[in-house]
Amino acid sequence: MAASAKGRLVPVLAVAAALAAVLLYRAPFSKSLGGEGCSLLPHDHFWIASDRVVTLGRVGPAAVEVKGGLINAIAVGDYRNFVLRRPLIDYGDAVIMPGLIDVHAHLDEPGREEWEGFSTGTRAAAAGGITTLVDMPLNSFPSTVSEETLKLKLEAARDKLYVDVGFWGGLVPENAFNPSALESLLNAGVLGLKSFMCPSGINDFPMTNSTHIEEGLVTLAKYKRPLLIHAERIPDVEDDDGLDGELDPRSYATYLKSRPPAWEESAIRDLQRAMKDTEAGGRSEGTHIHIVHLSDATTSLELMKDAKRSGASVTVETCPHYLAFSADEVPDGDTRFKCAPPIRDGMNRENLWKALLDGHIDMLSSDHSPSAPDLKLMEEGNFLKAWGGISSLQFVLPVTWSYGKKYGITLNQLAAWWSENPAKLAGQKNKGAILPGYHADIVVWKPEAQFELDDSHSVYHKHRNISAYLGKELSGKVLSTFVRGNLVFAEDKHAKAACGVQILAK
Ligand SMILES: NC(=O)NC(NC(N)=O)C(=O)[O-]
Ligand SMILES: [Zn+2]
Ligand SMILES: [Zn+2]
Repeated sequence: MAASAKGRLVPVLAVAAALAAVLLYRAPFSKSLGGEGCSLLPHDHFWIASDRVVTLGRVGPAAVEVKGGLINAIAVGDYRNFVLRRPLIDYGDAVIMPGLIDVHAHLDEPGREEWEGFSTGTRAAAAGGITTLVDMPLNSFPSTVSEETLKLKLEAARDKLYVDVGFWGGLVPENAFNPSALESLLNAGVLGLKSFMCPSGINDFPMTNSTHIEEGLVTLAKYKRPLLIHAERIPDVEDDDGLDGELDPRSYATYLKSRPPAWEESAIRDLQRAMKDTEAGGRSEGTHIHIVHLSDATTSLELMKDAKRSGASVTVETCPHYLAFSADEVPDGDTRFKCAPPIRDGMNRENLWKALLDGHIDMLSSDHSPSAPDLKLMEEGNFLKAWGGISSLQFVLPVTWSYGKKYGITLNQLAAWWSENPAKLAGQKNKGAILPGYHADIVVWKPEAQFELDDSHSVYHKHRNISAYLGKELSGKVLSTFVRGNLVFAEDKHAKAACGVQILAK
């Protein structure tokens, strides 16, 4: 039997004795999706256990039975006394948690594999405890804005997925007023749509305005799928931001001033009618608006709270880089930290943490948006011309934990922000929690394990040198990652075969 990471595979005598634990439930047997090389384990029916299992709203000792890719039973209590009739992987005091679901990643394939690609991107995800990714419709070429371009993406992804991957489609001016084009894209299986209210930096992914969005939502409502929005909009009348005169493109302050909170606020004010349409009885009742990577924790956040209070079906995400870093910590010229909207000041970071802890921000995502290193202009350090996007995918769990500990975040909150709520947004009813009948998508990790993200640390996404986290001291080491019961990553090793599933909405 293969030794598992950190745990001991306990040879378990098959005895007739009844289980000492109370079995909560037995899910119907499901065919195992594992195949040759899909898993580092030679079993598809086994137990995993630890003293800190995050399930049923609590954290404590339990054993989780995995059978045919599903969670078959959960035995709560001190599992050391249980008589289990299957191999047990005992992870001791490690945390067993639902695998992370990252609803916002740019994998850039087809067309820009040199930026990331499905194989390296999903290997990085597996190494980071992410068990499901939802790929964005842009930065690949062509952008995923039609049934045909989705087919190209699915073809490109074939046999390259180490974790499960879903796909967002693009809402762009060319399809926003064309319900049949949007319906073909939705019928082809995208989990929802994504639009930008400002230039995206990608030529074949043009921005939309509120009219495009309001029309697109009417079609989306029939499918009850969400619209994700990059909510930055250049205000009709811009304040004098003191940007004229000599600009120092290497200064982070110059970049920060170029994309003030007013851009986020202008977009969200422009979305008021669209958000009202999502209310019960509204024109687009049944659909949902999700604001991606909120950075402005002042007026924009207040406007989103108001929308929620008035019954709009809306959610908000932010990203670890907005919670970890503040503007004054970004060195001039270090374009690894360039993203849109920008990382703002320390007070804003505090307010983002408060909003997340208070539930006004619903979930986290990586917004992993790498590029080929030369586009980051790291020698020149020109913030105004460099590619905007943070490369982070593999480290979002230790980053959230490392920077969140001082705010007293809990393992249950982590599971809500990274698994339960993202699963709802992506329409994945059997992912996002450790419950019988759910996919056995699980991350095992040690929050206390400290490490420096230095050159000796294995980094699986394509370009380690553009990662904003390099050099940081982090805590929280991923030991094992299971995707539908397949042990896809353990002890810095990946399963041989890429057996992740392409998740298509029905
Ligand atoms: N085209 C992009 O990937 N843009 C991304 N860039 C960022 N966030 O800086 C984004 O998500 O907006
Ligand atoms: Zn964006
Ligand atoms: Zn993005």
